[in-house]
Amino acid sequence: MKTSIRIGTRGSKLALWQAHHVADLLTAAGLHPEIVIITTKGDVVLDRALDKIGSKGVFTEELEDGLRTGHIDVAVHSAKDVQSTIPADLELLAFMEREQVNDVVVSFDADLDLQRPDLVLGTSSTRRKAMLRRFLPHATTAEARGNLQTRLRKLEEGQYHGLVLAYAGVHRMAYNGLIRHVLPETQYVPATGQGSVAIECARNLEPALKAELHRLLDHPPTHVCLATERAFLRTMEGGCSIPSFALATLSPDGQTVQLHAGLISLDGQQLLEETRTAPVAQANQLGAEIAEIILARGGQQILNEIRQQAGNDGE
Ligand SMILES: NCc1[nH]cc(CCC(=O)O)c1CC(=O)O
Repeated sequence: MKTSIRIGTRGSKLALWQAHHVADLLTAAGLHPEIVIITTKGDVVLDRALDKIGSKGVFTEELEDGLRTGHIDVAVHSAKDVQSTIPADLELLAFMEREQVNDVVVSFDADLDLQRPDLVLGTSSTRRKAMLRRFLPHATTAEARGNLQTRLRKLEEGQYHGLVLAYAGVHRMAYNGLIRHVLPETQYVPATGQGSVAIECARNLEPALKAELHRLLDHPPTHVCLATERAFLRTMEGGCSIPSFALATLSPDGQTVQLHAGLISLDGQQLLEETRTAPVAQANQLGAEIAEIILARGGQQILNEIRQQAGNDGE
């Protein structure tokens, strides 16, 4: 088995943290990782909201090309950024142990009051915008694209009172000191995959190396949860541009998986959600089943409206 592993990653500070985290684990196991930075469309197009770029794979496409050509052996992604269907010649080799899943509000104002009537929060996620419209209707949201450093600079410049971000990214960047509110995950249900790191490779990567990387990097309980959430997203047929949410959790004995998932309309008026439990062996069916229920209950209508609006924007 070859031991020199080329790890492909985006160049943002968060992405590099994740790649170094992987590299450290591989080094500790006696392998020889090398980090290769690859720029993606999502890193270059910063002037438009993500939902208008054509969100499928904006952070992954160039990395996937690198896997195909053998330029890199594995690609490291935030699991949340990985499209629900992977091209047939590639596979997701591992989902790393998930950390706290919540969205949080960060601010330079230690006493930031979410109830202040003039509250402005920065976010570019359709899910977060819709949830804020529903749960904090007095708040205004402002676009906050760019990497975490760019967003924090805009926050520092006073463009918003606070930013809504994933705890995981804030924590990995060591900005915990700016967290003023942890939004409850039962209400602000996170996006599919939030808080986990996904490892992708070409299907034809050397089998012994694949097995070793899986053994070193995969966290089976996280893998089950992510598979459940991703099955939901696949049936919803959306990338990160649709305001869907999904959070799976395992029972303490690891035998059953619970999925809380749904869809919210962009104006926050309609919230469709469902929570069900199934044996771990039926994780994929559980994800698909909840998605079917949500679509039948009016979710399809909401998605059609969203796609129509995107069309009106000339996309
Ligand atoms: N959409 C960008 C993105 N992709 C992954 C994370 C954070 C890390 C994670 O959720 O694993 C973020 C930033 C954010 O949502 O605040």
